[in-house]
Amino acid sequence: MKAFGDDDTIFEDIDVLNPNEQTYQPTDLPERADELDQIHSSLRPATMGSTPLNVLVYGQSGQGKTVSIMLKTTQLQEYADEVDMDLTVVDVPCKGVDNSYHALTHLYKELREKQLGPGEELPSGYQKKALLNMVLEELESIGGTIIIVLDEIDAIGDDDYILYELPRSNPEGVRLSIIGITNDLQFRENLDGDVRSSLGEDEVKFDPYDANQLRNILARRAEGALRDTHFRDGVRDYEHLESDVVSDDALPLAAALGAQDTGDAREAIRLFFRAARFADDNGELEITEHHVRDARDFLEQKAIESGIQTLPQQKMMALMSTAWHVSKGEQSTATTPIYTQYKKMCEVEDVTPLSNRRFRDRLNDLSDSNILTKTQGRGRGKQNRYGLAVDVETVVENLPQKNERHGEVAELLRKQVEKHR
Ligand SMILES: Nc1ncnc2c1ncn2[C@@H]1O[C@H](COP(=O)(O)OP(=O)(O)OP(=O)(O)O)[C@@H](O)[C@H]1O
Repeated sequence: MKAFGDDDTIFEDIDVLNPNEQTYQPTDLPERADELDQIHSSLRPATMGSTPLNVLVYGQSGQGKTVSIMLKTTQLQEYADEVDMDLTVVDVPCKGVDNSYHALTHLYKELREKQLGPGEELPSGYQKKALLNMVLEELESIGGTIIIVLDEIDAIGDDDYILYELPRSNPEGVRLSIIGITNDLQFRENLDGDVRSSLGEDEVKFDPYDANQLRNILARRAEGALRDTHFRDGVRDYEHLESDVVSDDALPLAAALGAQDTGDAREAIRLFFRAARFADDNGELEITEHHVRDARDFLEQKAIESGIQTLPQQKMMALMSTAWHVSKGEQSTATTPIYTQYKKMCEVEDVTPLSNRRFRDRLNDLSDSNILTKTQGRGRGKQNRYGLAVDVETVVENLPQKNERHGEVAELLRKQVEKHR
């Protein structure tokens, strides 16, 4: 068994490569200079004794939206402390909330904790209007300039009460600014006109990073995290990176793979971090292209596994009915026999089956998520055929257990796979 402390390591400060926002926040975001300037301009009125503007920040996942807002609000807070300005920044992560009421309860809790310290409960049992008034009272009791950051605000769905009311609320003695952040572009499009014009007084758009920008981002994170890794001539970009522990092709490959999908910095960092850990855990002193490829396979497999584990009921049944045919040795199966199998499984689970047409939509969704393969039927009346895009073993290993929901059918499928192994 390995003993802690004995291992040789390529890491100097492993946290810098950790993609988790709580573990490490970069303070240098040259790729977002324009966006940071726009945010600066929206917040600057606070330094003149006026009200900072409301801002709607939008762009796909992993584009540095949260980290940019954190950077600018922290910078403003530092300035406020220096000049004795009364400023409070309240962060409300909305991930997991499902409506405005729920978001307001979290805001209320955060406002209370700003004044009383951690440990406050989420309020419950109040009418929406009463809860809003409680929030306004807390804002008035804090006073001064208050910036509320609502991250992942799309979680409230089409219930936009909080976004309508807060910017209009005018609490006494408070200069209030709301910053809403979303990676759901449709959410922004669908916002009610009034909400959009008040919340989106200013709008800041984050376009996806390209491979070149991802290389520079990875280079800076690698320089902070890894041993014997430095920038030449003090220029902090990929071209000036020199490292004894990263091979020439590893970092550009991670950036290229990251750019392939959506230019998501979190994904690129996660990939390079995993590659670095693979190398380090094996006691190897160089991160190579092989580690990056292994990391990609590993993360893809993980994503598929958690995708299967969290499938909603009908998609889970659609997957199991397709897997049933595959387990009997069929590469792919036409829609009708899969649908017949699905109806049998619904009977076992006491689930109302979908119509044939809606069932086919589920099969197509699974093929869009790369869990099923789809071969288009040719000619009149020819049906599409579906198979598994992943091992049947991966499917059965990630299905519910016997005593869980759908566990009975899952168990039958596991036995069938066992039988034909
Ligand atoms: N320009 C950059 N330089 C260094 N690290 C970056 C940069 N942009 C993003 N990151 C890192 O990528 C990760 C994701 O960033 P962030 O959470 O700000 O993205 P986001 O746009 O808010 O994504 P989401 O919409 O998914 O919440 C974080 O670990 C962050 O530190």
